[in-house]
Amino acid sequence: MELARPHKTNGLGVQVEDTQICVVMVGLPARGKSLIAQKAQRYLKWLSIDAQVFNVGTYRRTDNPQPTADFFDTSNAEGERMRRAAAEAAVADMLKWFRQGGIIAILDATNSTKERRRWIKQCCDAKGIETLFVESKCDDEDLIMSNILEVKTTSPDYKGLDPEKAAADFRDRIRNYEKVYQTIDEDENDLTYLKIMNVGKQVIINRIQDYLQSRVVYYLMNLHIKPRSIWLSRHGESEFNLHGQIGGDANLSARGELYAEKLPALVRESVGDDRPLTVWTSTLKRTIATARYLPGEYNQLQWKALDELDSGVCDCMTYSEIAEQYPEDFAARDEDKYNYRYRGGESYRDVVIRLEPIIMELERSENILIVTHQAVLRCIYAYFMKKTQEESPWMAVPLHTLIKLTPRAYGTEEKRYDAQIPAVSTWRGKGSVAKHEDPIETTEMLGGGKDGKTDVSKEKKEEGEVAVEGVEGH
Ligand SMILES: O=P(O)(O)OC[C@H]1O[C@@](CO)(OP(=O)(O)O)[C@@H](O)[C@@H]1O
Repeated sequence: MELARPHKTNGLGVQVEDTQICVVMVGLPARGKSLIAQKAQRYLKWLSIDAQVFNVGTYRRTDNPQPTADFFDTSNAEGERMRRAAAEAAVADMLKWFRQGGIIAILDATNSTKERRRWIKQCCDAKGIETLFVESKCDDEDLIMSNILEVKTTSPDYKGLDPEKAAADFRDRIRNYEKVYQTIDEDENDLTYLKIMNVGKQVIINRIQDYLQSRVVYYLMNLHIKPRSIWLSRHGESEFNLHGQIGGDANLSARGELYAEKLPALVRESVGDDRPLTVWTSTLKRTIATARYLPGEYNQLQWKALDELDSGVCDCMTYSEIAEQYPEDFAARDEDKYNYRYRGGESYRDVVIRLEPIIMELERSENILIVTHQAVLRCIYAYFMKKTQEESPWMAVPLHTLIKLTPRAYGTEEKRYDAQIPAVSTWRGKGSVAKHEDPIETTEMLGGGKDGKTDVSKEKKEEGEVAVEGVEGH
């Protein structure tokens, strides 16, 4: 007997419980499928749509952690049997997940034959689950090479192996897949599919049926997998930061000015070459002033969507004033910071929704530097680093620190550059009231958990230190 599924709403409050979609990745190895799958999941979860990647490679690895290319040769009966078993196990788990109310599953595998695709569709049809096939095709040798490089250096299949041997083996594996690969063609026109050529150069869409499918398709159409980075910075310390006041449109403090002056050198050090960046700021004075010494060849754009979380009636107040004048609101915000909406203002959830076009534009773009605000930066960071809604509003984002994020096939790599210019900490732990007479002066505070404690030893990232958010295997 099927269990009744709980009611679900997506990030926009739209009821989506009637639609469940299995996004079936299709494509040869090294065509960016895992990257597309991971990104789609991250995007959907960020928008509060329950999404999960089922990676057949992970299931295969339980029996066969580091197979050589022969394993993927279709004349290898034992290899074929094991690969089929891995696909069946992944699909079984996926269907179980759907029964528990999951909304969008992404089946990440090559799914390279018509027969395999037909089987997946039948499994899903039988349970009333829609299928959306996403084929990633690529004949751009440079793109393939950079994917091979990425996989051989990051895939668990090649962990500990000589990189040259790993690359040669991986190429053989691709050749084995090429022997049997069938692209989606006219025979399969009854399928709902999206074909992406050279990641974004050309797309073909067939039989998209509903709103949720079109949202997924629109996002995937905007993706590219060219190597690039995104730089994030808060504005320099503001006069309001000095006094512990939130919101407003204050000028930079003297130390904030120093950060603005140092930012070009910090960016240059982090970029490493002379490629120009595009700079996005909010429309508020403190971000525009922070970006004003960046080189003239950097194109600058101001986005209203990057303005700080609107604190409504509490705008310009200190946390202790809010706790005094609106004690219930103060407590309610601590209780559920992501969903709490300031009277006449916004919640973090509202900010995420207004940031969706920013994320879409970021996905379409290459190297962007965003100078924005604490709450907005937390939301953007949460998207790239897969932070939960419980965690993200409490993350410490220090002033005078440049964050470099580099999307990779297996997660986003992070590097932080500390400008070494002191600033107050604007981070407030749950339940505490930071008094503006007593601002905490530090450039060290990078941690911060739900309980308001800061585990600096665990969270602190020195200049140049690299951290990668965790992702599932290939
Ligand atoms: O959600 P919390 O933790 O209150 O942080 C957001 C606050 O951060 C601040 C500083 O306290 O950001 P910003 O420095 O960008 O102005 C406030 O303006 C804003 O209301």
